[in-house]
Amino acid sequence: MNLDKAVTNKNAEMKGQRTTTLFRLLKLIANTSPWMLITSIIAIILSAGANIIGSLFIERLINVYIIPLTKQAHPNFGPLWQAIVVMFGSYAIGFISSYLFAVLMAVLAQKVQYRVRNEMFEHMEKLPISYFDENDYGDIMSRYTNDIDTLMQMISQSIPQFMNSTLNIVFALVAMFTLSWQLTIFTLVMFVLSLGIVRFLTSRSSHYFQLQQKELGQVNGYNEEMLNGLKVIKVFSHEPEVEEEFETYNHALENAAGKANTYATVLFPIMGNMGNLLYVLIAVIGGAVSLNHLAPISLGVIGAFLQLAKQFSMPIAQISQQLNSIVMALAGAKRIFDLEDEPVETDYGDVTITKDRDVKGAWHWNVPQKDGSVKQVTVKGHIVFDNVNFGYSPNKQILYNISLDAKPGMKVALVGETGAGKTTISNMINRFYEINSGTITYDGIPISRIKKDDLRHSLSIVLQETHLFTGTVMDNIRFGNMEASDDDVYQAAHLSHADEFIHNLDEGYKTVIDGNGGDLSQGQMQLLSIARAMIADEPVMILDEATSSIDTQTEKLVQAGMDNLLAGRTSFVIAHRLSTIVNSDLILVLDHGHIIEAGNHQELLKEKGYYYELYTGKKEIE
Ligand SMILES: Nc1ncnc2c1ncn2[C@@H]1O[C@H](COP(=O)(O)OP(=O)(O)OP(=O)(O)O)[C@@H](O)[C@H]1O
Repeated sequence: MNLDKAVTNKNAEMKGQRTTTLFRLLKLIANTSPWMLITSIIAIILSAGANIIGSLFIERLINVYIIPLTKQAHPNFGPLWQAIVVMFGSYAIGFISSYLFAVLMAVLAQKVQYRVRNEMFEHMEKLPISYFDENDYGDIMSRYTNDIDTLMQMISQSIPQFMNSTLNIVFALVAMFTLSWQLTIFTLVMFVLSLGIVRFLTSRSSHYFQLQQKELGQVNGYNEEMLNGLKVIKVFSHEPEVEEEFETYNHALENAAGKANTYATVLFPIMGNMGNLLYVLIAVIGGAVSLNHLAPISLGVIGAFLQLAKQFSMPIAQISQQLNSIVMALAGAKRIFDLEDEPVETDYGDVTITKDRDVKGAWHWNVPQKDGSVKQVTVKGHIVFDNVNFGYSPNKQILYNISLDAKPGMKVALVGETGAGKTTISNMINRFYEINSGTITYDGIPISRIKKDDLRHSLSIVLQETHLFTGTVMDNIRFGNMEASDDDVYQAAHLSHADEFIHNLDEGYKTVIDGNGGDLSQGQMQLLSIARAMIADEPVMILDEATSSIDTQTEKLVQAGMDNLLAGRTSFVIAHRLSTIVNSDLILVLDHGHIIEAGNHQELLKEKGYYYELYTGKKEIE
C-alpha cells in the first residue's frame, strides 16, 4: 500500500469515527433534556427565519414605500413607519429567539457536562486495576478537564451556532432565489469557491487539533508524574533533566497547537474578505444589469439581495470556525467515550455474603445450587491455592504453581526478595487480577464464583502503599467500616496504637488530613491504615508491609494489638522484618514466583535453607 493510500484510508477512518462520535454525542444531548433541545431547535429556526424575513422586507420597503415617496410632492410617511415597525418586529423575534437558544444551550451544556463527569467517574470506579497500570493518571485527568471543557464549548456554542449558520444559509438561499436567480447563481459560484478553501483549511487544522489534544494529555501526564515525584527529583537534583524532558513535551504541544490555530485563524479573515468581495461584486454586477435593463432587477431587489448575501456569506465564515471547534471537541468526546467504553471488571460471581455484625460467626456465604436452592456455608476464612499460575501480561509469568493451605485462624507469612511475588499473591486473593490457571478457594468455594464486592467485604487489607482520603482522622478510620460507631473507631485506634499520636494532633480525631496524608509521617499514616483495616473486622486479613515505616518499639506494640485481633482470623502477612512473622503458623519463602520453602519458624530454621540464611543474617533481603 502506498503512503497516499494509507493516508486516505486513515482520513476516511477518522471521518467515520467522528461521525459515530457526533451521533453518540447528539443522542446524549437529546437524552439529557429532550424538551430543552427541542425548544432550542425551534428557537434557532425562528431566529434564522426572522432575520431572513426582515431582510426580504427591505425590498418591499424600497420598492413599495421609499421609491414612491420620493416621487410624491407631499409624502405621507405613515405607511412607511408601519412597515419599519413590522421589520423591527421581525428582527426582535430573531433577537429574542437567539437569546433563548443561547441560554438554553448553555444550561443544557452544563447538564451534559454534569452527566458525563458522573458517568465517567462511575465507570472509572468499575475499571479493572490493570487499566490504571496501563494508563497515565494525568492523561485520565485530562479527559475530566480539557476534553470536557471543549465538549462543553461545542454544545453551548459551536453546535447551536453551526445550526443557526446552516439555517441562515439555507433560508438566505431560498430568499435570494425568489429575488433574482441570476444573482443567486453568481453567489453560488463564489460559494463553491469558498467551500473549497474551507475544506482545505479545516482538514489541515482538524488533524493538528487532534494532535494538540493528544499532546496536551502527554504534557498533563508528565506534569502529574513529576509532581508526585517532586521530592525524589529534588533529592537527586534532577531538575534540569526533568525540565528538559518537559520542554520536549511542551514543544510538541506548542507545535501542534500552533499549526492547528494557524490554519484555524487564517480561515476567518479569508472567509470574511471573500464575503466583502462578494458584497462589492453583487452591488456592481447588480447595478450594471439593472441600469442596462439586462434583467428585471430593481433597486429594492439589489438592496435586499445585498443584505441577504451578507447573511449568506457571513455564516460560511462562521461555520468554518465552528467546524474547527467541533472537530476538536469531537476528538475530546472520543477520548471521553473511549474511557466510558473500556470494559469494566468482569464479575460472573453468584455467591454472596450475608453478615450480621452483632452475631459473631453468623456470617455465611450464599451458594446457589444447580437445583435452584441456596446453600449456606459458614464464613470461616479457609483459603486454599492449588497450582496457581499468573502473569500481569501474557508474555511474563510471575507466579509459578503456587499451592498453599491457609486454614481458618492461621497466620501465614510471605517472605522473599523484592519482586519475588508476595504482593502479587495477595492481589490474587482480593481478585485485583485474575489467575491464569489453577484454583483458589475460600471456604471451599472457588473465589471466581464469589461476587467481587462480597469477596472484598470479607477481607481486611492494609495495602503496601498507604493512601488516606481528605477528611478527618475519624472519617479515615471509619472508611474501613462505614457502620462503625465512634467507640469502635477509638478501640481500633487504641489496638493499632494510633491513638497516642492522634491525641497529640491539634484537634485529635477531628483533625482534617488532606488526600496525601498532610503533615503525618509515613509511620503515622500506616498506623491509621492499620486501624482502618482493624475496624473492618473481617475474617481474613492481608497485611502487606503494614508496619514497614513504624519504629521497632511501636511495631512490637502494634504487633501485640494485632495478634490479639488476628486471633481466630486467617491472616496473610508480608514483611521484610522477620521479627514480625516469627510467630506465624506457616511461613512461605518465595523466590522469583516459586515457593521454595514452607513451614513454621522452627521447622524452617532446622532446614538450614534460604530462610535460615535470612534469619541468621547470612543472607539479606535485597
Ligand atoms: N501491575 C503490574 N504490572 C506488571 N508487572 C507487575 C505489576 N506489579 C508487579 N509486577 C511485577 O511482578 C513481580 C512481583 O511483584 P510483587 O509486587 O508481587 O513483588 P513483592 O515480592 O511484593 O515485592 P516487594 O517486596 O518489593 O513488595 C515483579 O517482577 C514486578 O515487576
